[in-house]
Amino acid sequence: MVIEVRDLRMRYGTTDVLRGVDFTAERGEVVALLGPNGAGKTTTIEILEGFRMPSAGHVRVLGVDPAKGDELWRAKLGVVLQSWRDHARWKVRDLLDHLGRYYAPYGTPERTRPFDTDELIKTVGLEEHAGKKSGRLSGGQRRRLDVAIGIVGKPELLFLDEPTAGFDPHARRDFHDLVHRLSDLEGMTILLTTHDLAEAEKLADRILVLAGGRIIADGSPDQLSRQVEGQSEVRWTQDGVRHVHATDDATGFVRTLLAQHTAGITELEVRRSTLEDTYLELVQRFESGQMAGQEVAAL
Ligand SMILES: Nc1ncnc2c1ncn2[C@@H]1O[C@H](COP(=O)(O)OP(=O)(O)OP(=O)(O)O)[C@@H](O)[C@H]1O
Repeated sequence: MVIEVRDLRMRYGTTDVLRGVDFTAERGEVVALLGPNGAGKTTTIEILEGFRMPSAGHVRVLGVDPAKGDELWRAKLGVVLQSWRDHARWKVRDLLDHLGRYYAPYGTPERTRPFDTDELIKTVGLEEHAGKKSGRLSGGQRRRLDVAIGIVGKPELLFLDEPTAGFDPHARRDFHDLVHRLSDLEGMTILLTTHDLAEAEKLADRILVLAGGRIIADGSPDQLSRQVEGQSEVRWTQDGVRHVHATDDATGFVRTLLAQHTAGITELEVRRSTLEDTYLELVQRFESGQMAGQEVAAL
């Protein structure tokens, strides 16, 4: 197991941000951590990285308690934070060469470290910008450089905090391919946070939803969709009027609709609920449940 988290708790002052978080991640898995703003995603990741001490709980990352991780342990982790603003005067290739040198002593015959700089530059699609100063890169190119910095040491576990914020659709697709390559070819475990549900669906083997200080859902995108009922929406126009109907059984509904109205139906459309619908429903259910709980507690 690459990540093991049991009953993780974090309190800032008198506020409990994490109230008993449980999850695991296996080798080669891509896990997306979703949750509303302020849910505690960054806090969770920072604890796993060893940058923040939890209030309580059992945490193991690559078999080690992050609070006690040494240099060798740290060399096996890759971290992509929000943009790295230093080194604006360094050229892309020189910077990656320089940072890569740190990892050389940690290479093994099975996993040579660091990444070959030119291969890395190609991997993240910065060939045309390798000679540029990093301060001169566009936002999206800058982000690619951030990713390159995160993976230069060929980590076993990679943390990506909102990796594609600011990417155009093309860069986003390239990035998705890159994540798949890293997990498939290098066996990298990847834990990412994102607010883009379509991205989570495309990238993640597993999605964790963090809300109210706990993981309220944990499963593949498909499993998550199945947790929410009323999965489809049927839309049609009848005699110039638009109709919408939510149903569990779209096929049955459409069959009846067409049997009853042999003419006059146009623009028939069936839309399965998206992961975004599912996610919003889960968080909303949780929040209304929690509110009810608080009301009960207050009585
Ligand atoms: N050092 C700190 N001291 C006190 N409170 C903090 C500290 N860091 C974070 N918090 C609070 O903890 C909560 C969780 O923050 P965190 O950044 O982990 O959330 P997040 O899920 O990453 O949010 P976002 O989606 O907005 O990035 C927030 O309410 C935040 O204000």
